[in-house]
Amino acid sequence: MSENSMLIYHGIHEFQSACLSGDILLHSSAVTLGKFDGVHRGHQKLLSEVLRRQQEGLTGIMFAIDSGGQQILTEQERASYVASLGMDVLIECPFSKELMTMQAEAFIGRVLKEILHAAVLVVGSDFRFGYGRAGSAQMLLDRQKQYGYRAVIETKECYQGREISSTRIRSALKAGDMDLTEALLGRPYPVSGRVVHGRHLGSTIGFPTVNILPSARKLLPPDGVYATVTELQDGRCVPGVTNIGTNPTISDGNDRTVETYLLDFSEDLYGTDLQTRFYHRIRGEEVFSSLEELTAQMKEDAGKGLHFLSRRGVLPKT
Ligand SMILES: Cc1cc2nc3c(=O)[nH]c(=O)nc-3n(C[C@H](O)[C@H](O)[C@H](O)COP(=O)(O)O)c2cc1C
Ligand SMILES: Nc1ncnc2c1ncn2[C@@H]1O[C@H](COP(=O)(O)OP(=O)(O)OP(=O)(O)O)[C@@H](O)[C@H]1O
Repeated sequence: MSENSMLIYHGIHEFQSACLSGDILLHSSAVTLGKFDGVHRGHQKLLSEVLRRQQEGLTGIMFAIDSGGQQILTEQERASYVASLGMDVLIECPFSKELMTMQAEAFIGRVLKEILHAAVLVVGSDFRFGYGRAGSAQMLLDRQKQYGYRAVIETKECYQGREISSTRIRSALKAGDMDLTEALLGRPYPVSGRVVHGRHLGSTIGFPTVNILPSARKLLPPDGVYATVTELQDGRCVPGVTNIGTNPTISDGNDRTVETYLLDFSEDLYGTDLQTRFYHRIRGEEVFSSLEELTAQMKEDAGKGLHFLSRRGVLPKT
């Protein structure tokens, strides 16, 4: 299958129906299992193994369990990233009562074998599954012969001597450490959304901004100013500085916005979809006593942002 033809299913039953109706022709699959929030460097190790098995003729399946809560990547961001890697199938599975209460043995027999036709299973060494988290990577190894699959257990990918995990990324993000977040994710932190109208005050002070509306479940870095690169809907990448916050200088501070001043850019982007990538935190959001002070600070932010991005070598070629 080609890069952009990844099939996406919501829940095991939707996938099963697609197999029964012939929408998908499934012989044997290579399946990777977990929550996969962020698709970080550890997850990518598992995906590479599945992609390798895909090359050998198996259907590659990422089975991603969603237990709710704030997300490092929204479903859309994750799906487009995983599709870009070339995965055949993504099953987004809510952590339903059925799944929560299914015994580990039944999960192997009914879900992995009967529905997914797993010939290869790829998980990390700490993977747990089934009711009460009773199933483990070791159990998957122990049942190989009985169920006729091969279990590939990957060691945990580390960064600076510590295991990479979604939990670690959440705490790096919460601390505004975008450099560490990038190192753990393997790419800069993305925030996607559609451009909406702001107060239109920006253009009057010489700093027009694009305001995007991220999904409600999306985890945002803490309020403050960041060096960013924004990918436009047409694929162009534009450097800028992004403010996340409530704009306390000019408003009563209730609504949180994500707004980017794109450097040397003046086209109309309303209604288009953007992805802003966060490279580095410059400062926290402040209250200024005048618009002049705010604009002087924004000018300094733009200079700092540009300096950081050029030093990092991420300035797009124009
Ligand atoms: C780089 C940058 C830094 C900003 N810093 C602050 C800040 O520290 N405090 C604040 O109240 N607003 C800050 N803002 C938000 C401005 O108040 C806002 O962009 C401006 O008033 C225009 O708003 P509008 O897009 O709704 O018209 C910042 C905006 C940018 C782009
Ligand atoms: N650092 C890693 N290296 C290799 N495999 C990993 C790593 N982290 C997680 N995995 C594996 O990737 C799959 C999905 O992991 P999952 O998202 O459930 O865990 P996680 O990233 O540790 O998240 P959390 O911090 O929320 O527990 C599992 O099979 C897990 O064992």
